[in-house]
Amino acid sequence: MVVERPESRRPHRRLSFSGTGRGDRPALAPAVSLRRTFREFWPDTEGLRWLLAAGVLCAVLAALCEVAAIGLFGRITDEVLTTRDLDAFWRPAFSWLALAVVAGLASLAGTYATAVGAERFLLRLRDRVFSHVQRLSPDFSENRRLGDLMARLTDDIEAIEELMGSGLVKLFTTIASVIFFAGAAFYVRWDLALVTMALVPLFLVVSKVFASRFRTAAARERRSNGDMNSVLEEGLANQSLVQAYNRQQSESQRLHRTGLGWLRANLTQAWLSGLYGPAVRVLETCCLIVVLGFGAWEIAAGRLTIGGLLAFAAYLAMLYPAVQSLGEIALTVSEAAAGSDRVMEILGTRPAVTDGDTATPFATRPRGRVEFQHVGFRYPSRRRPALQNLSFVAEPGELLVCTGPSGAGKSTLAKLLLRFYDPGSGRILLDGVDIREVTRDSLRANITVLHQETLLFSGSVRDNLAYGRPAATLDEVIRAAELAGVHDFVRTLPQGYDTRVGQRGRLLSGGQRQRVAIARAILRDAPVLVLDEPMTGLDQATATRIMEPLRLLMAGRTTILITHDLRQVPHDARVIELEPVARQDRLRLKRRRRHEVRPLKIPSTILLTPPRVSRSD
Ligand SMILES: Nc1ncnc2c1ncn2[C@@H]1O[C@H](COP(=O)(O)OP(=O)(O)OP(=O)(O)O)[C@@H](O)[C@H]1O
Repeated sequence: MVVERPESRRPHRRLSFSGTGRGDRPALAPAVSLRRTFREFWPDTEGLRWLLAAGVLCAVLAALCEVAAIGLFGRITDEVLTTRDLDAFWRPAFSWLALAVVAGLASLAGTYATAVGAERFLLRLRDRVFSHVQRLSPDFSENRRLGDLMARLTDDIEAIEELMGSGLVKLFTTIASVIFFAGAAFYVRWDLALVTMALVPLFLVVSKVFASRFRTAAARERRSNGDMNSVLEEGLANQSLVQAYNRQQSESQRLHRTGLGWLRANLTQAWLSGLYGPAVRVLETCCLIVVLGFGAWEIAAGRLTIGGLLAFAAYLAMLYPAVQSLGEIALTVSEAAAGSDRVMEILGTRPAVTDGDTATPFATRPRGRVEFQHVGFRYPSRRRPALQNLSFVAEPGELLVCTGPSGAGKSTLAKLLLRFYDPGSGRILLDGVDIREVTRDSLRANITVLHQETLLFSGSVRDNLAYGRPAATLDEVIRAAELAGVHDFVRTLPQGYDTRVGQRGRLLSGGQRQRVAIARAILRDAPVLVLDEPMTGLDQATATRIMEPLRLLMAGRTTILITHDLRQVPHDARVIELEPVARQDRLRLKRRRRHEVRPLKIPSTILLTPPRVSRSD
């Protein structure tokens, strides 16, 4: 009878990154101890621990049945086989069968309970990490490779589960098995058991030697896995660019190069795994030969029966793999430590902004007066500020056009208004209230942004339209679609509003995507609107067509229109022009060189003057 101990439920999980301390650790991943890993993730097992405990109990019961079954086997050998007494066969035979059934049921129940506990833990942990990432400023994912982030949210989280969930069950079960089989071996012949136990530490030494090599190989494998994911993700996301620039071959070569690194790392792991098994088996065989030789001598001297020797050997045959499993748990721990390094690096990243203790939501819908007062801001990763001493007011219902050269900080202004970041100096007010004193949910509910790049999800047209107001009825969705000029083209789509728009809305044209985004903004109905280059990528004719729904959207809302293109801007709109901080600095420097004592007339980045660019319409 063979009872399965709970093994890793993922048959070929790679050992993951753990760092070797020789500079192959990603710069961002700090080393963390096992204790910290437990402190961080143990609370996530709340409510699931009984399932894991049930898994342990069932596996322990199965191991006990196995111990008893081996005892019965010894009895059958001595009382039936050597004496040739068939009558004595039936009782132990039926007991053996009963034990096998109980062990089988216990094993089934244990495996299932462990799987439920472990998978729920995995689900919970992934949800937690993902919702944490969602709270971080967009800067977080912009500064990282998407493929690597994906690897952290999948493989690394699984590695942690294999320690905290199935790994813990395996640990307790294996310890129980070692105690039972060693105890049974001592019960049969304590002196013989003592001799063989002396060889047990050898197994642990071998595991330890292999564990450190596994860690190094796992580090390389995990890193190249992240690289490969990144190349794949970029290649697929930019497929049209790749083809348009005839770069298919170089992209394939790039994947091949990273794949080669991954292949080497995997081959090292395969080599180590291949070597580890035989090394341990040779050790096992040595032990069994010692036992058999010593046993034969004892049988000849009449101090041991054949059944006793066979049972003893069977206990050892079960004991050694259990000891070996203990060693392998060290490898699982390495893997989990690697995964937890990378996941905890994410969890340890604090959001750039949080709600203050005294922050409250807006009691009523704001009128939409936006005021920037001497706002200065520098991105954490940059030395130079993106905005300096920026001041302006946008009155309720007013259209304020914000223009300026590329890199002047126009989009940054929108990010600050949404509180993706807090300004380093100055303050931003909405209806006279510092936006730091308002909860972010309430603030963002009152501002709608139309991004430079139209962002759609891969759901249906309706899902995308209602994204900012999920509770909207179909009638409301259709009304917004009509206002934005979306309705007519949606009716021509195969499944109307239920037509799927493809990854990032790629099944729609640029103009259609933009109109869906406008309809989405109309449906959201926030008092403040930020339009960040709404005409980007559209030809003149499409841009003109978009203008009408845009005007409808802007009506009655405070609108900050960020644009390079002033042709579509109404004549009566107030225009502010931002100047890159770098250019200001250069100006200031020039003046100093010329020994000019006159201070800059407008120290801020903005000039509240009509634009220098001529309008053609
Ligand atoms: N996430 C970021 N991290 C670091 N620096 C950033 C980030 N986003 C923007 N910057 C830098 O801040 C400056 C202002 O960028 P911003 O996107 O606000 O300019 P912009 O005026 O909107 O430019 P464009 O008209 O080209 O869109 C630029 O120098 C840019 O490189």
